[in-house]
Order: sequence, then structure tokens, then C-alpha cells
Amino acid sequence: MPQTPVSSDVSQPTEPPLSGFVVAIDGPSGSGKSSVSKQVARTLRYAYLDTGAMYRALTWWCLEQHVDLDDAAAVTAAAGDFPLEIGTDPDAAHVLVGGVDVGEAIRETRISTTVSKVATVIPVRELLRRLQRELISAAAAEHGGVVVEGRDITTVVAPDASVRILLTASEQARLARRSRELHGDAEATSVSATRSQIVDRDRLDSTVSEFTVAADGVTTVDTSDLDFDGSVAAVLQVVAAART
Ligand SMILES: Nc1ncnc2c1ncn2[C@@H]1O[C@H](COP(=O)(O)OP(=O)(O)O)[C@@H](O)[C@H]1O
Ligand SMILES: Nc1ccn([C@H]2C[C@H](O)[C@@H](COP(=O)(O)OP(=O)(O)O)O2)c(=O)n1
Repeated sequence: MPQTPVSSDVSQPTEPPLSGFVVAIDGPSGSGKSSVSKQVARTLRYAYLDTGAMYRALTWWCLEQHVDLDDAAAVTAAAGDFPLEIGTDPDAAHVLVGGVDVGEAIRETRISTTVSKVATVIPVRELLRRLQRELISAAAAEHGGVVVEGRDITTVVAPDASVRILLTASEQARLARRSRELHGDAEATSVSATRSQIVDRDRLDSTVSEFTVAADGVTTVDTSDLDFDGSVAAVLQVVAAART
């Protein structure tokens, strides 16, 4: 896995352009980014990259290494020595850290409630941005295209993507979806318990990324009143329009 040193030198020569067809999708928690992006990738036979999983895996690695998540320098050092291996097959996504399969562990509440501490460390974001661009280019070259989702893909990681989409949904819809996902039938009574995993985390994350308002050239797809299939169709429509 490529490791890149952290640098604050913004006057470096420009990096290579992305290769292949890249669909960049950003949005807040519960908007449907992961599930919709994965299905869009399957439909188009493209690769799929979940950048949120990378931040989650780094958080797992920090906890594993007993790194104090409030110590930005220590978190940055851990990011510079991050043995990540992430797959880009939408049907067989795998996330390994130091050879350990962390696919399930990174979805645990202890990660969901602490990942923003890692994701708001600016040098960490620069490290992961570079790694993500390498992964995007490699996956797009191999599969002809890639769908990549996160919070800063349309604006920072891949502003040169072929298609850029902001996937949104009302706070109420996002809370209900995540609550249903986490608590099944107890959905109606668990919305308040889910709120901190959604609203509070988005508030913290939005201090380093803009994912509530579409940047210039980014198409907004509001899924508040769409079901899952309708959301996938809406995204595919934007992609099709960009290819004609
Ligand atoms: N348009 C939709 N309508 C209803 N449920 C949806 C829709 N899009 C996604 N979901 C469901 O909502 C939950 C959260 O979606 P997810 O893709 O994890 O969102 P995100 O990656 O943006 O946090 C999942 O259980 C997913 O199946
Ligand atoms: N490109 C990205 C992707 C995710 N993040 C952060 C924001 C989130 O708190 C975590 C986890 O992202 P993830 O997409 O898995 O979050 P959700 O549970 O789908 O809301 O990582 C980020 O800062 N930049």
C-alpha cells in the first residue's frame, strides 16, 4: 500500500490528473451515499471506493495502537504508518489493517462516535487525500470507471471527477433511515439515540469539509422523498447525462 509523507508545501508541482471515468458522490450521514453508490457501481460495472471506511479504519488502527485521539500529532504519526488494504469491488468490499479484517469492527459504535476526531486532523486529511487519488486512478484504470463516496470527494479529493454529485436528504429522513438500520423495528423510539451519531458527527465533520451545499459544477440529488431504487435511478440519470 503506498505511503506518502505529510507535507504542507502547496507549491509542489501539480499531481497527475485522474484517469478513467470517475463518479464522485458526497453527502451527510444517512443520505444514502454508501448503499446508493455501491448499487450504482454494480449497475455500471465500475469499481467502488468508500472513503469513510478509510477514516474508520484509521480510527481503528489508532485505538489498536493506543494512540490518544485528542493528540493530533500522534494521530498524524499513526496515519503516516497506516498499513491499509482496501478493496474496490462493490460485491466484495474488504478492509484490512495490518492484515486484520476490520470490515465489521469499523462499523461499531466505538468507531462511529470517535471517527470525527481523526477526520478533523488536517494533515491526516492530506495524507488520505493523496492515497485516495492513487486508489481512484488505479481502480478506474482497471475497471473503466469508479464510484467514490465521502464528504470531500467533489471538492478536494477529486474536483476533476467526470461527474460530481451531492446526495442529500432531510435530517428527518436521514435519522429515520439510520435508526431503522441500527435498531430495526424499534426505529420509532430510537431516533433520539441515533441523533448523536448523525447530527453531532455531521456538525463536527462539517468544520473541515463542505457537504451540505453543492459547490460549483456539483449536481444535487435530494433523496428525501425517494426510495432506495429511486435514489439509484436519479444518480444513474445524472451519470448518463454527463456521458452524452
Ligand atoms: N432513498 C432511500 N430511501 C430509504 N432508505 C434508504 C435510501 N437510501 C439509503 N437508504 C438506507 O438508509 C440507510 C443509510 O444509508 P447509507 O448508504 O449507509 O448512508 P450514508 O452512507 O450516506 O451514511 C441504509 O440502511 C440504506 O439502505
Ligand atoms: N471523504 C471523507 C469520508 C468520510 N469522512 C469522515 C466523516 C465521517 O464521520 C467518517 C465516516 O464516514 P462514513 O461515510 O462511513 O460515515 P457514515 O456512517 O456513512 O455517516 O469519516 C471524511 O471526513 N471525509
